[in-house]
Amino acid sequence: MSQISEAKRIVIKIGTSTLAYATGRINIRRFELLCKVLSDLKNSGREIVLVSSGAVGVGVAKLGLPERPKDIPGKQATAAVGQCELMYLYDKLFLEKNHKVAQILLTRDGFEQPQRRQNMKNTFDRLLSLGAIPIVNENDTVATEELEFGDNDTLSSMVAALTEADALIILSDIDGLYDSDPHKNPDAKLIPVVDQIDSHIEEIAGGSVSGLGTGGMSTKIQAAKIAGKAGVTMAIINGSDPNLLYDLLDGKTVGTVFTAGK
Ligand SMILES: Nc1ncnc2c1ncn2[C@@H]1O[C@H](COP(=O)(O)OP(=O)(O)O)[C@@H](O)[C@H]1O
Ligand SMILES: N[C@@H](CCC(=O)OP(=O)(O)O)C(=O)O
Repeated sequence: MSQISEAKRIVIKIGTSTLAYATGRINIRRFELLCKVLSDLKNSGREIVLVSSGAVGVGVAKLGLPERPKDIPGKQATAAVGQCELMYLYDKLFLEKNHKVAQILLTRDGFEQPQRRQNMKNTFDRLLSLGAIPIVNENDTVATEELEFGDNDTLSSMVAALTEADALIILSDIDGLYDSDPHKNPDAKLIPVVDQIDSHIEEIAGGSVSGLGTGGMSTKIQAAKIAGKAGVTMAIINGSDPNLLYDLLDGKTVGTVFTAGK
């Protein structure tokens, strides 16, 4: 699979900053549009796996906390509250378009142990053949890597490899990979295609500055490496307009596409 437009099985990763306002509360307009576009892509014959962050962010809003907890147990408890709300919203919005969702909470060690890996794969395979949309997040009660180091980016690439997806699309708060962080350098230029992830690419990809997202560009580059090794084409596009997914899958030049590893 060389062209992203040909992708049948697609993993889509959504970060907290795409789902929520800077206040931490859900961006209802965007959330609704996203579920509509994904439902439509599914209707067109594509298989969708969603990796969604946002449990902590949604939990903060639901519990009425003044800010994101700083301690790990606080984040874990907030994520447990927020995860329910997140799935409630997905369930409701996808059901309106006649699609069923399934919650999958994963930990990294599951990918490493052969039996658990197989169990995970069996579940994904069956859900996809049943026509459901698996919605994945880290199991923040069991593992705290994402809460500590903050990223569902690499988790999404591991899911893409496990499910033998054709493409991984990461929705971010920025248009794609730039030659330096645009939040620090207003003259930064977008890089539309990355054929090879070399030390230069790793150097220009910095961390997150938003306070909502956590991984920044560096975890997305790690994700691109994992995806590339598994033969999965990866793209980073701006999540602020979910309609961009149509453009990307129509073959238009959008965001940054990583062809590395092909
Ligand atoms: N070279 C770069 N190109 C683009 N963004 C970069 C780069 N280096 C660091 N970043 C930062 O990465 C952020 C996106 O990652 P992150 O904050 O985790 O958000 P999200 O959860 O939406 O993916 C950008 O807003 C930007 O500040
Ligand atoms: N499991 C946590 C992960 C947080 C996380 O990775 O956030 P992001 O950097 O927005 O993808 C949550 O759902 O809040």
